[in-house]
Amino acid sequence: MTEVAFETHDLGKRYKNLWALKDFNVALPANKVIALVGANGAGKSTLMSIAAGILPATEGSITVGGRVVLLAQEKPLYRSFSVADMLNFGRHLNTVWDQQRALSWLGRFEIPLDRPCGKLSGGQQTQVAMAVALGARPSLLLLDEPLANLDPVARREVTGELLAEVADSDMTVVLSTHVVAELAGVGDHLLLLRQGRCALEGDVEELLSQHVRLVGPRADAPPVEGQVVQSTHTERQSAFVVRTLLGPETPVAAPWQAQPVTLEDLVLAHLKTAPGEEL
Ligand SMILES: Nc1ncnc2c1ncn2[C@@H]1O[C@H](COP(=O)(O)OP(=O)(O)OP(=O)(O)O)[C@@H](O)[C@H]1O
Repeated sequence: MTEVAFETHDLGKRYKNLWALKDFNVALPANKVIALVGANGAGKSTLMSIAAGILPATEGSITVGGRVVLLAQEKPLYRSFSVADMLNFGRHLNTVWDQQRALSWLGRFEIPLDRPCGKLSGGQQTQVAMAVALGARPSLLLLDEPLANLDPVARREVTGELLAEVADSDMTVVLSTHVVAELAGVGDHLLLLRQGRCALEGDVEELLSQHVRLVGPRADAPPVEGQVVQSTHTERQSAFVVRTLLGPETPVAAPWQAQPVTLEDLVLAHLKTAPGEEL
């Protein structure tokens, strides 16, 4: 059986009249990079804060195994501290500390150890915060859009290195992001939130193998059984993204064509599905 990084049961969080999370039930696999996707206000930060123990749930429960570290967009760094001082600080704050791991992360991104944090670029500060987070040897590392101020190349490098860290350890990383176009290759697992609910969750490859785009003459419904995730129409043509057992292998009669979907297509299609239409 796959180990679970964290599991929720009917988890809910209410801020005054607003349910930021509701009826939230997931069991996320351990030792993966999990991409957490959702529109602004979908509940991503709320979920991460509850998982990190910073925010109490209103109802339901969450079970998290091991040490949790949450890294948000605002970096927990002291401007006058040198990078080396920040690592020392991390070592004093944490009962478990892996100096080598922190140093090796900084080395990979060529961050000078003697430079005050306040004199580093935003992207370099991100790397220091990442190094301190990794030095704490979390079992679950929650990254709440901390990579937002990195350029696309640096972001790709960091996510690549994170995948390597996960492969070399038993750590699980949950990475929230808005950048749907850059999702491919970022995570092996997807968790998609819509209006405080889990709209889609699963292994990325598996999800891709369960979705197909069907393009054909204008029609009200696709020519196959399945969950219609998205439909778009022109005067003469219809296109449907459908969740089916056979995905891109779904047999269709001409003139219909079955095409695979990209991860970006899949996520955008599910983000746009109206509530109540999901499985
Ligand atoms: N402290 C708070 N008080 C009241 N409402 C809040 C509070 N924090 C969040 N919310 C509301 O809860 C909902 C979920 O917010 P949350 O920050 O978890 O979403 P998010 O998916 O992280 O959004 P974003 O991508 O914009 O960061 C939103 O409607 C937000 O306005």
